[in-house]
Amino acid sequence: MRVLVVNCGSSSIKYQFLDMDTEQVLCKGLAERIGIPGSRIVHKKDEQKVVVEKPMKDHEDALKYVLELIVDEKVGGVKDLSEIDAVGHRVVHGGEKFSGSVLIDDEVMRALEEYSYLAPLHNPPNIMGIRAMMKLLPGVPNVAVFDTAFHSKMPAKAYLYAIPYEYYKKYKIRRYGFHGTSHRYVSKRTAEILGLDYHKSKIITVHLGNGASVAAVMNGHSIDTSMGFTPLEGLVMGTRSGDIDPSIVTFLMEKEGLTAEEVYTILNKKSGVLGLTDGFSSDMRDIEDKALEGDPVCRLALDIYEYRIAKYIGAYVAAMNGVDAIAFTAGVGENSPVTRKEICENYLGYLGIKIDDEKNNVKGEERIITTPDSKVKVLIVPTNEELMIARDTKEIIEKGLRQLEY
Ligand SMILES: Nc1ncnc2c1ncn2[C@@H]1O[C@H](COP(=O)(O)OP(=O)(O)O)[C@@H](O)[C@H]1O
Ligand SMILES: CC(=O)OP(=O)(O)O
Ligand SMILES: [Mg+2]
Repeated sequence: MRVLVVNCGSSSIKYQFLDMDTEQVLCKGLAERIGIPGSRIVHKKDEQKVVVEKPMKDHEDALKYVLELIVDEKVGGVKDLSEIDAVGHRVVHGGEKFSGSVLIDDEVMRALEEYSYLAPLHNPPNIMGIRAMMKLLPGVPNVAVFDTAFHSKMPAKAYLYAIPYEYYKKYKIRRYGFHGTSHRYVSKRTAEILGLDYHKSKIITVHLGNGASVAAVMNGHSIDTSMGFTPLEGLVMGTRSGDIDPSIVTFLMEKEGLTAEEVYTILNKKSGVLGLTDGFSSDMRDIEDKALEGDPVCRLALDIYEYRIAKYIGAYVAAMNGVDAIAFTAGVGENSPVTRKEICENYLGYLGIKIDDEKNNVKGEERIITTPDSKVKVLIVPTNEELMIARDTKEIIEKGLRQLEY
């Protein structure tokens, strides 16, 4: 079975085309600057790379060109579009309704539209991608894989905010959690690597990308996670503040004469390490390089970033009353030995964690980075959300399911 995985953002589309009999990536790419000048697709097959530069007015336009590349003789994966068996879509918000991946039909589309009010930045482009594929590949089944689904079994004590209950009833204001596909993949993989029974394990997964979140995965389910009602809560991120006192919002609105939307933009786009370094950079590579050169502002930003992560790990050890393993993943988690080492050594020694410096000194490789006598194992597990989406899509189609339960 061949599955196309599509991840639509507001102005970009990441895609991978996989042969799911072998789980081999046939080709993949990124369409950028959709709907604005300078639209382009960077497409890769093995070592070959092609860049297509032409105007793409919307997601449908961009996906039309993506499909042309997929059937391209040289850099494609198949000869004909009829050889694409299914499409798997990343959908950020599945609300309270979807606790697993689903086959998309009219009813699912209506629910996704409905949840757009909960994720106005993410769900509308996801929906555009689905509609475009339905039009461009008629008759080919589409599957939605939700960021929120893996967290849907969190207990109420973890997901309810202590605000008037009527707002939960009226608007479904609660913690949902995101990056679920990554936390699910990484926690499962961690159990496999360590030979743990996934359904009897306590694993903390630390996803540190542009967006960042930590999850407490107990007995195969996420029981708590740091992102909440939106992907703004929790850790300090590239441009997002993570946890703050909510009264800062009203204070800024009053003092600076800002609208609610303006404050929201500040907290999402101008905060995090970008804000802490006075606009220097949102990229952790820049922050880390400068911090290691001795720049005090970047050093402090990195300290704050790591401190918040360590506090969440500590909280989740308490939430699960113990921990077997901690797994780092995504851009920073996979590639930054310094961040991993500083978090573990400066804050987590009490857990009996001992990092092996030589094993830790690696980028993007799946491995255990603690010494054999470390009480809690720490690992690097490169995430693979696309593979997870393709696996769910295959399972739903092959078994004729409407919804997959994790
Ligand atoms: N070698 C590295 N050291 C530190 N940070 C890195 C390194 N490589 C990538 N990163 C960081 O990873 C982040 C992007 O992570 P990624 O998982 O690709 O994000 P997303 O999928 O959310 O776009 C950036 O902050 C980038 O600086
Ligand atoms: C949901 C979310 O935060 O995603 P990202 O990390 O890709 O921004
Ligand atoms: Mg990511």
